[in-house]
Parts: sequence; structure tokens; C-alpha cells
Amino acid sequence: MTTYDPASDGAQMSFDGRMSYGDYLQIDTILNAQSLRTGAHDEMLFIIQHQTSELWMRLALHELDAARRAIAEGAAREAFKMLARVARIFEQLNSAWDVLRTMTPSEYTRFRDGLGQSSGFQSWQYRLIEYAVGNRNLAMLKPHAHRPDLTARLEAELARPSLYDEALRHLARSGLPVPEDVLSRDLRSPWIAHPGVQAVWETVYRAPEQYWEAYELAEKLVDFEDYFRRWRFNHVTTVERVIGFKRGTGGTSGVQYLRRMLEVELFPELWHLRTSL
Ligand code: HEM
Ligand SMILES: N[C@@H](CC(=O)c1ccccc1NC=O)C(=O)O
Repeated sequence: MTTYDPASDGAQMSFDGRMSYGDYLQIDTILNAQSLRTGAHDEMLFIIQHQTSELWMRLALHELDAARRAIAEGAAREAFKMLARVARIFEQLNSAWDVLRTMTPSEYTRFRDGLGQSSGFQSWQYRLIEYAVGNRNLAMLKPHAHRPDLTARLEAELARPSLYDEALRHLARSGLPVPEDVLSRDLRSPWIAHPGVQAVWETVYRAPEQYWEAYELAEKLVDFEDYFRRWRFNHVTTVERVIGFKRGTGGTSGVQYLRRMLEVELFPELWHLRTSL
């Protein structure tokens, strides 16, 4: 029996002057970006885990941006699909912790010193996601001061209405009584839970059939935050498992800092209304 040759089935085998898989996807660029600083076996895992996370975050930002635009243009239904995709991306990021968790403290210690003061705390894409959805803490701009291009991107984001701002503007346009001070708020400031906003969401949740689109939008936001919270929880648990209560390379208290971040509520009214419904 002769070995099967896919060329006989028409497979393209010559890429001289033609765009190939690697050309289109710039595989060489991606696969040349793992510069290990130590000889530690697990450093490759650590780098790839972060690089893949950053790629998924890139897609999440692309989707969040488009979802926000769709809501602003009154096409909320189109946004639902994108928000569902963002939740799935976070599910992907959540599953990825299972791979990193196979690294023990002994293994991490072999290359941790090589990380210097670098830390996920300095991930500008992560910060951009937080800013885009509405968690706007200006103090988080500081680690990017040495990169005017990134600072400008984060600043540009702070000048725009967040995903939550756009959702509330959408409710206002559809006739719901969103308080004026919310619609004209200083966009750069952190979101503070507002009783008037909770009252509006309560109206929606008390009569879903009457406000179906707003109801669906609300549940998509809650879904997203649910997955985001799981990411934070997986992170802090992995960190405790690997470095215990050591300070972070980024200079924070480590687990204590990350536990504090677990208290962040992106869309507080959507969670609070559940108690009063
Ligand atoms: C062994 C693995 C990991 C350890 C020990 C670890 C540890 C830490 C610590 C201690 C912090 C607090 C900041 C600091 O002082 O450094 C932090 C923040 C952060 N890490 Fe990790 N991390 C790990 C994996 C990851 C992975 C896989 C990602 C994915 C991109 C990530 C993303 C982040 C982000 C975005 C922050 C900032 C969180 C915030 O400000 O709310 N980390 N990490
Ligand atoms: N903050 C971590 C180091 C760390 O995890 C890290 C270092 C460089 C690039 C990304 C990282 N991931 C998340 O913080 C630590 O204190 O060990």
C-alpha cells in the first residue's frame, strides 16, 4: 500500500509566492516571543499562559467595544451576541487557570526573581477592559506613565461612556426614568451605586415581558460580571497556592490586595436589586 499524498486530493503544497497559514497568522512573530530569562522549566508555561491571556483580552476588548457601539446606536440585539462571546472568552480564561495550577511553589521560586518588578498589575489591556466596562480607578494609570502611547489609550477610554453608561443611556432613550445626574456624570470618576438607577432596573425586572430588551441586556451584563468575578477568584486562589501571602512583584500586599479586588462590583445595582425584588 502506498502512503497517502493529500496533493492527490488537491491540497496546495507549494507556497512560493502564495500566502500561507504562517504568513496570514504571523506565526513566526508569535512563536519568537517567548524569551525565557532563566533556565527554569516552568517559565515557558508562565510566559505562554500570560501571552494567551493577553490575546484573549485583545479579542474581549474588540467585542466589548463593538457591543458598546451597537448599544449606543440603538442596536442592542447585536450587542447581545458580542456580550455572550465576551462571557465565553472569560470562561476560556477561567479554564486556563487549571494549566497554571500545575505549577508548584517550588517550581515558581526557580524563576520568580527573574520577573523583577513586573506584574500583571501592569497589564494595560486588563486595565482597559476594566475602564471600558466601568471600573474606573485613575490611580491605575500610574504604572503606564512611562508609556505615553498606552497612557493616551487609557485616557481616551476614560473620556468615553463605559459599557454601563451606554446601557443606562439606552434605557433613558427607551423612556425609562434614568436620573439626569447619572446621564451627565463625570465619566472619569468611578461608578457609585445609585438608588435611582436601581429603581429603574427594578422596574425592568418586575415586568420583563414589557421591557424585554432592557431585561436581556441586564442579564448579559450580569453574566459577564459573573464570569469576571470567577476570573478574579481563580486568580487569587492560584496566587495563594503559589506564593502564599508574600508581597507581589508589583509591590502590592499580594493576596490581600487581590482579595480586596474581589469586592469590586461592576454593575452594583443589577446585583442589589435581587435583594429587593
Ligand atoms: C503564578 C501565577 C500568578 C501569580 C503568583 C500572580 C500574582 C499576582 C499578584 C501578587 C498580583 C498583585 C499585584 C502585585 O503586587 O504584583 C497580581 C495582579 C495581577 N495579575 Fe497576577 N499572578 C499570577 C498569574 C496571573 C495570570 C496568568 C494573569 C493573566 C493575565 C495575571 C494577571 C494579573 C492582573 C491583571 C493583575 C492586576 C489585578 C488588579 O489590579 O485587579 N496574573 N498577580
Ligand atoms: N505578581 C507575581 C508575578 C506575576 O504573576 C507576573 C509577573 C510578570 C508578568 C505577569 C505576572 N502575572 C500576574 O501578575 C508575583 O508576585 O509573583
